[in-house]
Formats: sequence, C-alpha cells, structure tokens
Amino acid sequence: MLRHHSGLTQTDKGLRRPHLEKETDMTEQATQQAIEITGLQKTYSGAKGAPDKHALRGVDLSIPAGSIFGLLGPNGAGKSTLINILAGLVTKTAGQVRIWGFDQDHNPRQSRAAIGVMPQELNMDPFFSPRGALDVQAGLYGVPKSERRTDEILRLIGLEDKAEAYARTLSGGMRRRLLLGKALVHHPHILVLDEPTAGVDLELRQMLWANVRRLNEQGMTIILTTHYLEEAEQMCDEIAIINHGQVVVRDKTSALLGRLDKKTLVIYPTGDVADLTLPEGVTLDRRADGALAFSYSRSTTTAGEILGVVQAAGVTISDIASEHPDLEDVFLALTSNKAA
Ligand SMILES: Nc1ncnc2c1ncn2[C@@H]1O[C@H](COP(=O)(O)OP(=O)(O)OP(=O)(O)O)[C@@H](O)[C@H]1O
Repeated sequence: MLRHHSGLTQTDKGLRRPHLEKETDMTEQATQQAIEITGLQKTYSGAKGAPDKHALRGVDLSIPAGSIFGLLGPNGAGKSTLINILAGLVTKTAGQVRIWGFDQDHNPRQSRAAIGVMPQELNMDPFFSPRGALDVQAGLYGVPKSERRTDEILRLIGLEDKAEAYARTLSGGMRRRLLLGKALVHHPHILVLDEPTAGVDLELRQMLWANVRRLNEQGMTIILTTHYLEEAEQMCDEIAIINHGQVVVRDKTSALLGRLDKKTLVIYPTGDVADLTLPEGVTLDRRADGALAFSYSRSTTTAGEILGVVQAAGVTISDIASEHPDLEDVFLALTSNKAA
C-alpha cells in the first residue's frame, strides 16, 4: 500500500525541522480541508501592449480531504492556471493557498510535498526507462532510497514488464501511466489529474479510473479536471465549475444534478397524434422514433398534468419514460450565459 510521505524532503536533513503549521495527521480528521483557497487572483501581463489577462478573478474554494473533486469549466476558464498554482508552477497575483494545512507562501516545501500533479502534456526524457524516470522524480522530491516504492508504483501503473524499456519505445497510453506514476513517487496526500483521459482509449481510461478509485480508497484526495462530464458525474463526490476565472458553483454532484428544474417526460404512443393543447411552459418535441418528448419545469407542472392532456386527446400510450438533467445540462446552464 502507498504510504503518505511525511512532507519533509531530504534537503531537510541536517537542517532544523521547519515549523509545521499542522502536525496532526489529517487522515484522522475527516472534516479537514485538503485545499483551502481564498481570494485567489492571477493576472497574466499582456504582451506587446495587449491588455492584461485576468485568468483568475478571486477564487474561494475548499476541497475536503478524502474526496474525489472535479474541477470543470469551458476552455480558457482558468482551470490549468489554478492547477499550476497548486503545483507551484505558476505564481499567483494575490490570495492565499493552503495545501494540506500548509500555507504555500510560508511553507512552500511542505505544501509542495503534499501534492502530486499528473500533467496534461506527455513531455518526458526519451532516454529514461520507467524505473529511471521514477527514480529521478523521487530524487527531485528528496525521497530517501529506503522510502522509495518504485516496484509498487510500476505494478500500480501496469509497467512492470516495461520497467527497463526506453521511454521513447513506450506507447502514448504507457507514457500517460508513467506520468501518473511520477506524480505518486513522493506519496502525496493529494493527487491532481489534469485532463487524464483526454484522447485515451476506453481500456486505458478504465484502468486509470480503477487506479484513481483505489488510491482514493487508501485515503488520497483526488482533484481532477475533465472534459468528459459523464466521467465527472460518475467519479466525483463534489464538483466546482469555473467560468471566466470565478467559481460559479460548487456542490455535491448529486445536489448539482438536482438543481435543474427541467425535466422531460417521454411518451410512446401506439399511433399518430394530432396537435395537443399543452399547459403553459410545456414544450413538445416529436422525435424520429415517434416518441413525444415533453419538456417542463418541475416547479410549475407535474407529469400527471401532461399525461392528463395526452389521455384526454384519446392517445393510446405504449410506454413512458422520464429523463433527468445530467451534468452537461447543469454545465451549459451555468456557463453559457455571458461572454468573457
Ligand atoms: N502564460 C499565459 N500568458 C497569458 N495568458 C495566459 C497564459 N496562460 C493562460 N492564459 C490565459 O488565461 C486564461 C485561462 O487559461 P487556462 O489555461 O487557465 O484555462 P483552462 O480553463 O485551463 O482552459 P483549457 O481547458 O483550454 O486548458 C485564458 O484566457 C488563457 O488564454
């Protein structure tokens, strides 16, 4: 089993133990936050007289320890900027970031040790074998040789057979798995996955998610961005949607799906159906397979009212189905409103 690294790096050897803001093991404190972000802003300076780009405009976000948390948003919303700030790769303009209780400004080393990031891009040294790449990464994080779990990670990512192969001989899927392995070498409390399944085949996607679930069951907090909303719906306990550099919604996935008032009642008639007089606010879409799809607001209309209209018109019904909004509906409702 992967063990969480203490948060102290080898470079701490011989140094005075730095002041830790929180010494308690957070896995024992279920209510603790893995990430606490307050008033986070990032402005990229415009090149050659171009206006500045406000990528993050005051983000407040807390991510509970032990959760699988989804960070969603349209292209350019600011997700990568946020993740890169968490990873210590981009410097924030203003605000506070605490990772596993450590303030990024005051305890940069500890906050960096608490988080592992699997990036989107597949750049890696072609001359390193998976074993070599994992060892180099562990060295960068100052993980002592006695604490390295290279074989365990190779097993987890299914690259034991390729442990000594050159990275350039690995397939795209294998490289991606190696990126996951690299993010795990220092046994972080928090794992961030930036679009981990973009453009990968179904088999690899399923393997990645099985790994992620297992790591989460072992106590690791997972933060992921994905363009596959169905995937976020299935994987994430909670979701934040970012748009134009701000969090527009953050909620439990189930609560988010319950937010939309819209519902669709689908009726399959046995024969042709003439025009119907529908209750106000109800719209009818006649589908190619002959089904009648009635869209309505739960707050103003009931399925019973619609059924009443259909039956009163003498329609014989062979089947009925009800369609609920999915995350895509919620996402569109919350992000398609205003321009940048
Ligand atoms: N280095 C940079 N310099 C200037 N502007 C940048 C830089 N990086 C990002 N931006 C801008 O900041 C905004 C947010 O970008 P970011 O990459 O964080 O969004 P995103 O939500 O990750 O989008 P995507 O899903 O396309 O990766 C965009 O308008 C982008 O053009």
